[in-house]
Amino acid sequence: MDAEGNTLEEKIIVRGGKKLKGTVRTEGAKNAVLPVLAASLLAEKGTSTIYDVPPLADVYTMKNVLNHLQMDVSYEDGVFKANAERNTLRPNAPFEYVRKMRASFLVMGPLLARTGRANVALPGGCAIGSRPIDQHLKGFEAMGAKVEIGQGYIEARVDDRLKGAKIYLDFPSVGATENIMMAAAMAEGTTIIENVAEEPEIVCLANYLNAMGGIVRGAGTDTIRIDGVDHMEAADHTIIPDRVEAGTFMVAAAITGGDVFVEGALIEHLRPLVAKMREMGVIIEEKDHGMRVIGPDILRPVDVKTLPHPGFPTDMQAQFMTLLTQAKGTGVVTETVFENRFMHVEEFRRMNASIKIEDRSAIVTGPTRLTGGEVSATDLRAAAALVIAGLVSEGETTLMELRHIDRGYVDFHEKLRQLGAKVERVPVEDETDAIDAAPVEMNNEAIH
Ligand SMILES: CC(=O)N[C@H]1[C@@H](OP(=O)(O)OP(=O)(O)OC[C@H]2O[C@@H](n3ccc(=O)[nH]c3=O)[C@H](O)[C@@H]2O)O[C@H](CO)[C@@H](O)[C@@H]1O
Ligand SMILES: C=C(OP(=O)(O)O)C(=O)O
Repeated sequence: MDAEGNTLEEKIIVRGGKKLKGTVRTEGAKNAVLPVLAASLLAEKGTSTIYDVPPLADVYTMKNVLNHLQMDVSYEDGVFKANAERNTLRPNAPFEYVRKMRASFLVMGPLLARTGRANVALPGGCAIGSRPIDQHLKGFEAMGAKVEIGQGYIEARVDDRLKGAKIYLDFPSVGATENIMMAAAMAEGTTIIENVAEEPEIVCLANYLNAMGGIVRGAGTDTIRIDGVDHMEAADHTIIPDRVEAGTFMVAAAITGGDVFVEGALIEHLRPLVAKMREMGVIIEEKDHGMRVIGPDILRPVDVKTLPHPGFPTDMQAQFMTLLTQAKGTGVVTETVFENRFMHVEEFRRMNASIKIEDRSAIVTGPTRLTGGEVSATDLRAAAALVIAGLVSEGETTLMELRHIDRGYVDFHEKLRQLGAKVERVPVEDETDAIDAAPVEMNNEAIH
């Protein structure tokens, strides 16, 4: 990735057989920072300083969106500064950005609250399902906005000010909860949103809104109450650690039979994953500043079903499936959050995994001796899962299409390399790969 978040023509090459050992540091959470940056639009006065902002492609996309809206923004060394004082904000987010990253749509709520108008490109479907935005729009309409859809754009307007409302979400959508919360923060009167998402990222956003002068109560439960305020000001805020990145390294440690301290991994954000990994026989020690993960010789199979928080996170589904390919027996992964988040299964099968799809479930039978080869992913978690599979595969695994992994992981290959993995990221055209071609002795203990 270059300094502006553009993915270069590169590939990741992994050679399996190494047990991971050492310490890895968790970055700030992608899914927390994106709504927080969108919320910075609400501040009529001052510059917000946001800390622990990870250098991800998605962060650069959000920076470009805010720039396009005429905010003054800067981003350096993990610190993002955002100033939305200008009263000539441009209320329009073009497809160019929304196409790259659906979370660009999160500017709709704050724009509506701040300028009374928002014109945002309609996000299409994507590799994990159709992902409609009806619940976001239902919320805006309940608050008095007129919403029109045409020519690939959503135009929302409100004559005077958004009005507080009672809104019941059909599904606890993370994005709809965030977008409506931000719109309601500066609406007239009180908004109560029921059946909301309870993810830690919602709490992070609520804390920022409150620091800006908002009055948001109940974040982290299924009902949020927002007393709208007339003005909001910039505030300083620190992003929570990325539970999905932490969880990804926990799985990588476990699958290789390694011993890794994941610094910054918070047990209160990771309970469903930790519970399932322990059921599989993984040793997880909770420490003050993170978690130590020790992989066992034999992994036991388990069944897992993705659900809204505090259920098992869909963003860990692909990585967890990799772990199941190494368990002794059959485990079932059921995906209930997204309609089509099994695109990685075909790639796993190409690596010799035994996985059968039945409706919304994947039946995984292990342990399988995975084999390397050239693979590519259609979303960022699938990309991470394929690299993890490479850690226990015979031969060389090459991951192409790195724009997905760059959306959600900072220096993924480098962090794995520092834990002892044999992994490199090299330009696609470079056929004399940076990894020496000498065969690596397979460590059979690490392959369950
Ligand atoms: C940037 C960010 O935070 N992304 C996360 C966020 O995505 P995102 O906010 O897009 O996910 P949602 O919680 O909104 O989506 C969950 C489900 O609800 C459906 N839905 C959603 C909105 C709507 O108006 N109508 C509707 O039907 C979606 O199609 C999907 O099936 O939460 C997901 C679920 O934990 C995670 O996988 C994503 O990593
Ligand atoms: C699905 C994800 O992100 P997004 O909603 O940004 O596509 C994810 O982080 O796994």
